[in-house]
Amino acid sequence: MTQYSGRDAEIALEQKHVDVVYARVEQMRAEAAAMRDRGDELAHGARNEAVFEQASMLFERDVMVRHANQILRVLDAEHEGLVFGRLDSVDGETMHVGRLGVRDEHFDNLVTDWRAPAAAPFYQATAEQPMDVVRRRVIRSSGQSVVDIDDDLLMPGQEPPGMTVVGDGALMAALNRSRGDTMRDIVATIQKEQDVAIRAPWRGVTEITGGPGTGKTAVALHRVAYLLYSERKRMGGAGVLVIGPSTAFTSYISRVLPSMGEDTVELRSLADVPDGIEATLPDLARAAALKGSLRMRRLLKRAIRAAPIDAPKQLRITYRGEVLTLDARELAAIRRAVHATGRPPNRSRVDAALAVLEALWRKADGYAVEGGTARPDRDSMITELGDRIEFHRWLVTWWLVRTPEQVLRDMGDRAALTEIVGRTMPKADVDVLADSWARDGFSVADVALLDELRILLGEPPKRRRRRADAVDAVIANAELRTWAERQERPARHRPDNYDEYSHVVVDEAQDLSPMQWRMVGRRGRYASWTVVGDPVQSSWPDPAEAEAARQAAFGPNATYRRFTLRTNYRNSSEIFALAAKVVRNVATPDQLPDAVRESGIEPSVRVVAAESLRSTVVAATVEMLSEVDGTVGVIGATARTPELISWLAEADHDRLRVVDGLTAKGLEYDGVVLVEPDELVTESSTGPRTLYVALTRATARLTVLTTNPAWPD
Ligand SMILES: Nc1ncnc2c1ncn2[C@@H]1O[C@H](COP(=O)(O)OP(=O)(O)OP(=O)(O)O)[C@@H](O)[C@H]1O
Repeated sequence: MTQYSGRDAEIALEQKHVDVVYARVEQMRAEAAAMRDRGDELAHGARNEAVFEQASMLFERDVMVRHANQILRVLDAEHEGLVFGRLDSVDGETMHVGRLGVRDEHFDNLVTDWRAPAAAPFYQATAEQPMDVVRRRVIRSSGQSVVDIDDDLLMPGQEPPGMTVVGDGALMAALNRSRGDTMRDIVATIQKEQDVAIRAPWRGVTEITGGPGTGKTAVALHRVAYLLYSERKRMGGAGVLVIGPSTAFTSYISRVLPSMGEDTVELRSLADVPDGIEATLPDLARAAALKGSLRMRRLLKRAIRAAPIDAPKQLRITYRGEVLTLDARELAAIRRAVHATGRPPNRSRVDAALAVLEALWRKADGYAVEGGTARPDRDSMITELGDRIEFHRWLVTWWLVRTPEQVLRDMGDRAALTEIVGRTMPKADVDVLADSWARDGFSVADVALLDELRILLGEPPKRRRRRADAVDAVIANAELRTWAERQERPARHRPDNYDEYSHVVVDEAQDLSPMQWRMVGRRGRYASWTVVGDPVQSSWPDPAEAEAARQAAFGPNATYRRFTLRTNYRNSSEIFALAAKVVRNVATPDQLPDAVRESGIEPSVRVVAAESLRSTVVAATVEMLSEVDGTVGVIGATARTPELISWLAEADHDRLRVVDGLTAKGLEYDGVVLVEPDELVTESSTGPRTLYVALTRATARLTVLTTNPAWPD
C-alpha cells in the first residue's frame, strides 16, 4: 500500500544518492585536473613532434576536460542542487535527473542530464499519458543537502508495494518563493507545454508567444541550454546570441544559463547589439517612433550622399598657367555620379578623386580647343594633379571618410537635415529629429541607425595593423590552447560586429522596431532563431511594418514553428484580473493567459490627492517593503521616474527598484507600487499596453496610487 508519509525517511534516501553523486564529481574533478596537466605536456610535445597518437589523446582529453569544466561551472554557479528529480517507472527502474549527466566509474548513470531524451518523461509524463512513470519526484536542495521532496503519482494503483508519495506541489512551492534580483532556472518544474517548445528542433524560426508571466523568457533560455546540449557542435562554435530589451533585463537573466553549466552564450541588450556604441540618452516617443521606422533607411541613404556640412563648395586649381574651377553645381553632379556607382562612400574616395580630375581635364581640354592651344594629355594631367598635396588636402575635406556617428551628428543640423529630407517628411518631424541628433550622445533607437550607417558607409580603408596588435592577437589565441577551450570561449575573441551566430534568441520581440529588426537580422544571417514575445505588451506603434521587417530578418526561405504558452505563473489571479481590465480594448480574450495561482490578496487601488502623492508613495513603498521578503518595484511613467527616485531616496533599500514601464519589461518583483497609471497611458500611443506591462510585474502584491477617482474605468 502507498504510504503518504515518511518524508524524512525519503529525504534521507535521496540524500544518500546525492552524496554518492557529489563524491563522484569530486573524483572527476581530480581526474580532469590530472588529465589537463598531462594534456598540457602532450600539447607542447605534439607541437614539435606531430605524433598522431598524441593528437587523438589530446582530443580525448579535450572532451573530458570540457565535461569536467562544465561540471565545475555548474558547481560554482548559484542554483538549488545538481540533482533535482527522480523518475520511478512501472518496471521498477529508477532514474535521477539533474543539471548535467554524471556516470560512475563503471559508466552507469548516476544522474541523467535533464536535456537528454531519456529525461523527457520527467517533463512530459502526465496522469493521462504517464509514459510508464509511476512516480515523479522533485528534489529540492540547498547546496549539497536535500531539504525537501515533492511527488506526483502518475499511475495510481500501479505503484510497487511500500512506495512513499510525499509533498504538495513542487510548482506551487517554486512559484510562491520570493524573488531576488536575478531570475532562477526552472529545470525542476518545467511544464509540459513549455517542454515542447524547449525541445523543438533547432532549424528555422521557433516563435513562442504567450501573455505575461507564461515563462517565455525562462523557456527561451532553457531552450538555449537544450540546443547547446543536443547540437553542441553546430551551436557551440559559431555561438549563440540572446538579445533582450535592456541591460536591466540581461542582468536579470544572466544567472540562468550558468546555473545549467552554459556560460558561453552572449547576452546583449538591444542597445549593445553593435560593438562600440554607447546609448545614454532617452528619446521622446515621437522621435523613437520616427527613428525606428523603415523610412529611416531612405533618409540615411540620402544623408550619406549629401555633401558633408563643411565640405568646400568649389575647387580652384592651376594647371600650366590656367586657373581651373569646379563650382558647387558641378561638384554636386560629380558627387551624384560617384554615389550612383553604388559603392559605399568610405570606399569610394579614389573613384571620387578620379571623377574630379577627369572633370578638370575635360575643362582644360575644352579651353584648349576654344583657344586653339595644345590639348592637354589626359593621363599625365590626371597623374600630375592627383599627386599634388593641395589637391589631396582639398579632396579629404570634400570627400570625407566619415564614421556613422559623424553622419548622425551632421543630421542634428536643422538646415542640413531639412535639405536631406527634401519633401519626404513634415517640418515638425524634422525638428524633432534634428533636436534629438543635436544632443551630445545617442539613444537606443539611434543605435540601430548607426549600425545601418556602418553598412551604408562601408568600412574605411584599413590602416596597416600595428605589429604590437598582431602580436597581442597571436598571444591571445595561443592562450586558448585546446580545441575544447576554443569552442568554449570564442565570444571574447570574436571580431567586432560578428555576424555568424548559429542561433539567435530575441526576447520581448514585440518591441523591436523595423530598424532594430534589420540590425538584429544582420547578426543572424546564417542562424536559426528563437523569437519570444507577446503582441499585447507591444510598445511599437506600427506592428505591420515591424512584422514585415521581422520576416525579412529571418530570410525569405525561413520555416516557422509556433508555440503558445497559456498559463501565467507569475501573477496571482487577483493581480492579473486587474491587469486584464486595462487591455480589454486592445487584446482578444485568447491573447490573455490564465493566472492559476490564487493568493487571496486583492491588489490595493488608492485614490490620492495630488498634493499628498509624494508622502503616499513613500509610505506605500515602505509598507510594501515590510509586506514582502523579495524585491519591490516602484513603477511610474518615464517622465515621472526621476522625481520618484528623488522621493524615494530616503526609503533607500537594497530590495527597492524604481523603474519606468518600458524598463520594467521582462522583469518581476514580489511587490509593485504603481504610481499614476494614467500617465503611463498618455505618455505614448501604445500607453495601455505599457500599463499592462507595469501591472503584470508583481508576483504577490500590487498597490496602485492614482489621483483619478475613476481609475481603472
Ligand atoms: N515551469 C515553471 N516552474 C517554475 N517557475 C516558472 C515556470 N514557468 C515560469 N515560471 C516563473 O514565472 C515567472 C515568469 O516567467 P518569465 O519571466 O519567463 O515569463 P514571460 O512570459 O517571459 O513574462 P513577460 O512576458 O511578462 O516578460 C518567472 O519567475 C519564472 O521563473
